[in-house]
Amino acid sequence: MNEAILGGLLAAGTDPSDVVATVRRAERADELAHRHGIMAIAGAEDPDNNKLAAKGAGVVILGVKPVGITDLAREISPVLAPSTIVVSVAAAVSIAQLEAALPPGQPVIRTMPNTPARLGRGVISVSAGSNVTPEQQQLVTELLSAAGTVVEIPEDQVDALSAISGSGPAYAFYLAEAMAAAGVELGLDPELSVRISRETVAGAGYMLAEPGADPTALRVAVTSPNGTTERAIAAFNEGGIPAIIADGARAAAARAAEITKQLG
Ligand SMILES: NC(=O)C1=CN([C@@H]2O[C@H](COP(=O)(O)OP(=O)(O)OC[C@H]3O[C@@H](n4cnc5c(N)ncnc54)[C@H](OP(=O)(O)O)[C@@H]3O)[C@@H](O)[C@H]2O)C=CC1
Ligand SMILES: O=C(O)[C@@H]1CCC=N1
Repeated sequence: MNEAILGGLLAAGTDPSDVVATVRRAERADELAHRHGIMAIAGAEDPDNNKLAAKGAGVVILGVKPVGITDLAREISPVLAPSTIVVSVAAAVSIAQLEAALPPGQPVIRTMPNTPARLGRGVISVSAGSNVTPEQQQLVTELLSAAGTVVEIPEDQVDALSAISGSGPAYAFYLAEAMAAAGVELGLDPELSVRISRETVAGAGYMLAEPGADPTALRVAVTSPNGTTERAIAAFNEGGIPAIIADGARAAAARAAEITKQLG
């Protein structure tokens, strides 16, 4: 996820020499350094990598799996300046859990990004902890705006937002996969079916990205009265697809709450 954010920031003009990334594996560090022209330090090569990167940083973006985030916060705590803003992208890890792992008074911002950030088309929520000044929040919002649309939300809405925009790219890719499989079932060559499904979902995404785009109006424009699309949509509705999507989103939000409790 953090490489996607990094891609968005660099494409928008962040100076690569202002960025230091850390990972565990040496080959992954090499890959990031070559691909993005940044400094990347692997824990396998330098166990102090995270401290080295965090020391003197204005903003630290923590991007490990939820289960490892508070350990990482504790690890870098000794080198953080009091003004360093610690940003987390982890699902299900609360601001309180992060603050408890950091020095008292450390500014913490919890975000929920998504992978289209790589193209500058992400959705990134921002929820600030109580130690964050309006100027610090503004700085992080401006920084992340390079990777997409930033929305400021209260922390108690993060799990719901994550179930829509955090996981959402997977839902769109899942749709493309299902369409490709349906094309094969209708007799299309598998390669062709994947290609046209991918381009169709991508093309529809581009249309949705136009200013003022309305998904309902766009759908209606494709749906000729008594035509073919109308039959497809009717079958989707009869199959309960909208309710199934709501069930999926509910399950994602419930899983986030469950992880928060487990990490308690
Ligand atoms: N994937 C997504 O779409 C989204 C993910 N998130 C959140 O992003 C976070 C990361 O998820 P994701 O990107 O999918 O996970 P990945 O496993 O793809 O990436 C995690 C990265 O962290 C590195 N890493 C792990 N432990 C350490 C450590 N101790 N020190 C330094 N680097 C370390 C790994 O290095 P190495 O590669 O060497 O193992 C890896 O590059 C999670 O908390 C998730 O909830 C949030 C929104 C969307
Ligand atoms: O699946 C996950 O847990 C993460 C959070 C949102 C998207 N990916």
